Parts: sequence; C-alpha cells; structure tokens
Amino acid sequence: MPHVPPTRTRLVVGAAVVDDLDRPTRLLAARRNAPAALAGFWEFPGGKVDPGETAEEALHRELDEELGVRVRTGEEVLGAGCVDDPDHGRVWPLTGELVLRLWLAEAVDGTSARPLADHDELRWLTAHDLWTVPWLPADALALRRIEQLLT
Ligand SMILES: Nc1nc2c([nH]c(=O)n2[C@H]2C[C@H](O)[C@@H](COP(=O)(O)OP(=O)(O)OP(=O)(O)O)O2)c(=O)[nH]1
Repeated sequence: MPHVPPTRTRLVVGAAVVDDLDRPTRLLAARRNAPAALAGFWEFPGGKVDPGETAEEALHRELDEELGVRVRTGEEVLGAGCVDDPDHGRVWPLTGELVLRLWLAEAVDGTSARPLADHDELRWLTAHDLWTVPWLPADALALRRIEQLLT
C-alpha cells in the first residue's frame, strides 16, 4: 500500500472586532479589494499565519497592517460548524486547505480602524444588519455564532 500523507491545513487567523468586548453591539466587517476572485466580498480582518509565528502574533500583525489598530483580544469564537484539526485544534473550515481561528477583539489606545491594505471599505454592523453585505461564503457559520453574541 502506498503511504498517503495526511492532508495538512494552513491556518488563517481572524478578528471579530467589536465595539465593546463586555457588551458587543457592532461587528467590524471589511471588504476585500484583492485578489480579483475575492474582491467585493466582506470578511473578518486577518490572514495567514507565517512560518515561525504564533497565531496570536499573526493576528496582531495582520490587524496592524490591515487596519492600523492595536487590539485587546477576548474569547475565541467557537460554535456549531467548528471541526477538530490535527494541527490547529478547533477551527472553522474555509476553502481548500485553509482553516480559520477567530477571536473577539476590541481596539485599544484610542486607535480606530481604517482600511490600509487588502480592504477598500469597513463597516460596523449590528445583529440587525449583519447579513446586508456579501460575506465570504465560508464565514457564514462563524457569523451565526457572532450574531448570537451581539446585543
Ligand atoms: N482574513 C480572512 N480570510 C478569509 C476569511 N474567510 C475566508 O474564506 N478567508 C480566506 C480568504 C483567503 O483565501 C484566505 C486568507 O488569506 P489572506 O489573503 O487574507 O492572507 P494574507 O493576508 O496572509 O495574504 P497572503 O499571504 O496570501 O498574501 O482565507 C475571513 O473572514 N478573513
């Protein structure tokens, strides 16, 4: 029997940036401007973890690069739709080999988010208007969990 190596996944980290970690009422959505296949879709700011980086380091780096914000992270967002990944623990499956870990986060130090890289628009969404933008399809299940957290 030929040896078939296990499929390895690539970790993407994302932030569900909210207005207030203690009482979240709005979520920050970001519209991608690249690559062409993803442009126009909305997502959680974040990106792939680089070799040698921890998930937490990658999250802070991506938020600084993409939004110019420093954040305090809250609980990891987990819920129905998460799966067990041998390398990365509980994750939200994305497409292909990509898997997502997602944390609640809040901007600190008076920093406010602006689209610096990868996005051309940001929008604060309440639970009521969460679905008014076209999200990347793979984000739907995580968004259902966040919808429950927004008051
Ligand atoms: N950041 C982010 N990526 C998502 C989400 N949902 C989703 O399917 N993805 C996909 C889109 C991309 O294929 C991939 C993340 O790649 P990325 O392009 O943001 O990563 P990156 O900034 O590190 O860029 P690069 O190294 O590939 O140039 O995960 C989401 O909510 N946030």
